[in-house]
Amino acid sequence: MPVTTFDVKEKYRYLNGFDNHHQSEAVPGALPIGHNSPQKPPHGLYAEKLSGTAFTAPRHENKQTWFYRILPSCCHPAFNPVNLPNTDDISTDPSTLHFIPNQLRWDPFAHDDATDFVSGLRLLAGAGDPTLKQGLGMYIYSAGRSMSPTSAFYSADGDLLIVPQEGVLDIRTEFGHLLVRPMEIALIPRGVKYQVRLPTGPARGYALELYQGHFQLPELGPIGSNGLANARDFQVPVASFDEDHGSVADDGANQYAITAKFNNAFFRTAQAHTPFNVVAWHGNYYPFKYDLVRFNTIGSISFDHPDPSIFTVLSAPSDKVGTSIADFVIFPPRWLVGEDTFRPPWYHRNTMSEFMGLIGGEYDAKKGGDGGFVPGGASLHNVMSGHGPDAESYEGARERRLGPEKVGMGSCAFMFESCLMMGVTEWGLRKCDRVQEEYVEHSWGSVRVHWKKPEGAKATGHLLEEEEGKE
Ligand SMILES: O=C(O)Cc1cc(O)ccc1O
Ligand SMILES: [Fe+2]
Repeated sequence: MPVTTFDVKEKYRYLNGFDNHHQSEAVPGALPIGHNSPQKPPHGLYAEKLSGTAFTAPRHENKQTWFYRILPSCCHPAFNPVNLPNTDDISTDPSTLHFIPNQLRWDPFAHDDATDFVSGLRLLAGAGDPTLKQGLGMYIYSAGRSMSPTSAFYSADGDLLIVPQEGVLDIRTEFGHLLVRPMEIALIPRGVKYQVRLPTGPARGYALELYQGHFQLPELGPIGSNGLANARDFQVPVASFDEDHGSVADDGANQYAITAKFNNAFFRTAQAHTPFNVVAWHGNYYPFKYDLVRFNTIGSISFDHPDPSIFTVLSAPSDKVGTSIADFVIFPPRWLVGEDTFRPPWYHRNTMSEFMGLIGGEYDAKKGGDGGFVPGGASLHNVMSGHGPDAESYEGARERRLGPEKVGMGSCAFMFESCLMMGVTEWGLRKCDRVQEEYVEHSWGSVRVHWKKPEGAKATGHLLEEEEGKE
């Protein structure tokens, strides 16, 4: 079994800063000074490079890390295809997806005690192709048990943004440990091996796999040099390692099962040594977590409801300036003070697609009674699909006496917004059995006509028809 060399008190220490060059060594002197790949790295370690961008990517985009580890990652037998339970429907191949303009909403997704984090990931919707490094996949996860301590997972398909909604995730990565609670998010970059344990029991949440590029902090423009998610609040693990350089089970099998996701299919190998054998690392390609409570929310202090881009935590750009493959946007508790303003989101149709989830509480545009938009559930308003407050929220906000008001207390909704048209998986549309058939009727079926025709006014379209009729 693995021999753990970290001190438990030290387990969840972090380095702070987004997109910094960080370095960490679990044993003094393990990081070579000046060199990346000396002839004999310190303490008999192997140097191994992990790149997150092309070697020749511009300097400001270039991402890579140097590991100093007990054995390099290539020491394993061949991978073989493996069928994980529940993962039959994980492809973003357009021929397997439903592209439909209907507004969709899901009841909270079921807990699944039989699955761990990896087999509990279910693809709901997506667009693009991991082989072309284009697009994204949107998931919910529900896990009832920890991954085995002798297992690890990585995805060659993309970076995974994890949004826990229930239950704590203890994510052990090659870089060290991240303890991630609801109201925190985590990001595991493409290729990084990890293992998820559930220290407080079952866990449920949302995830976005980005096949293309990496998340960055949004530009702040006229906001200035601070605000929204501040770079210093992103937390990065410190190095920690196990010592097991080659153990085989009684039956002679290699102990450590490594599962890879590669073009949305799963492969597995078994190796004798632990993959968590990194004694030191340095670089700017690493996993991190962020506490959403630290988000500095900015909004209108005069009138009108601003675009939700003002709430962007992280943004994954496309090649077109200002247009994201994925924005991660949150709606945390905040003050609303707008005068003569309809304060909830306006009715709209968006060229972007909007997937929303609820971490806790209630969303101010969807108050319409029980069983609507509830924690652990989700909604999808695809490209150009009309949506907005439900009738009850509209009437309430229209009549409300306006004064300073704190909304969203104890609540946090979020949105994955994408410039791509989302296809919904067969699991998401039917097999999950969570789609609310009554969503549209329930939300907007009773939206009232408030139109009061001013005296003497006539509907001009009708007038034209009348004129035509006379001829
Ligand atoms: O549709 C939604 O609820 C998300 C949303 C929120 C908002 O404040 C403005 C636009 C928008 O799409
Ligand atoms: Fe919207």
